[in-house]
Amino acid sequence: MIPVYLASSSPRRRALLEQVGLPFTVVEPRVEEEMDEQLPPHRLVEKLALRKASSVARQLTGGLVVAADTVVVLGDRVLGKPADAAEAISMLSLLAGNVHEVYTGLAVMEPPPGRRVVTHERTRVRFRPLTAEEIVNYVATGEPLDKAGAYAAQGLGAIFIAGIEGCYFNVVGLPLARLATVLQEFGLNLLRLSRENGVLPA
Ligand SMILES: Cc1cn([C@H]2C[C@H](O)[C@@H](COP(=O)(O)OP(=O)(O)OP(=O)(O)O)O2)c(=O)[nH]c1=O
Repeated sequence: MIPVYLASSSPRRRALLEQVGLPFTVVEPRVEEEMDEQLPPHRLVEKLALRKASSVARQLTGGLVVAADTVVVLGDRVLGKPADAAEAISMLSLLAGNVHEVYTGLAVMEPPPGRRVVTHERTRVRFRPLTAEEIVNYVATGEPLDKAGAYAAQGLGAIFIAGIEGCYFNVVGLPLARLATVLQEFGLNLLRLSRENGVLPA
């Protein structure tokens, strides 16, 4: 089977890829994630995902590299990971009682000059209203500090989510249904693989 490399230092992305039974190796990408770009969010996440994938693919002679990038968008504001607790508090204050969108860019590529597919997924998330005390207490847990938009849907942040429209896994950082479709284009069928390897999610 073709070796798969996950260009990510995110434990969430690792867990999501493990969930679908694909054997892979993690290689941490070395890139700058600049947010101050004038690009629309879907183009921004695609560009950052491709940058991560390329930084790893450049070092390889074969295989397939997977990378992703996630941002939270509220109106015309693009929220990445908060720099500190104060920024986490202001991000959560914006999200409280509002609907926002989570964009994840996905890049799957062979080492150059091979094939590559870059795409994105968008999910709408509605937060219930939050009190200032809830926000401060949540930020004090430390959970929001390395998450786009300052919350984790897969963690305690779940108690803020009143509704969700679209792919849940996209919010956590890797749109699994879209990934499966893209991998198919490279000849990797997750259902067949899982059956052959006898791998089933725990
Ligand atoms: C909205 C949301 C984001 N996140 C995370 C997913 C990503 O790890 C992070 C967004 O930052 P990213 O820059 O996309 O990813 P990363 O820097 O953590 O990892 P890498 O670039 O090495 O792949 O926010 C959650 O875990 N849960 C959520 O509900």
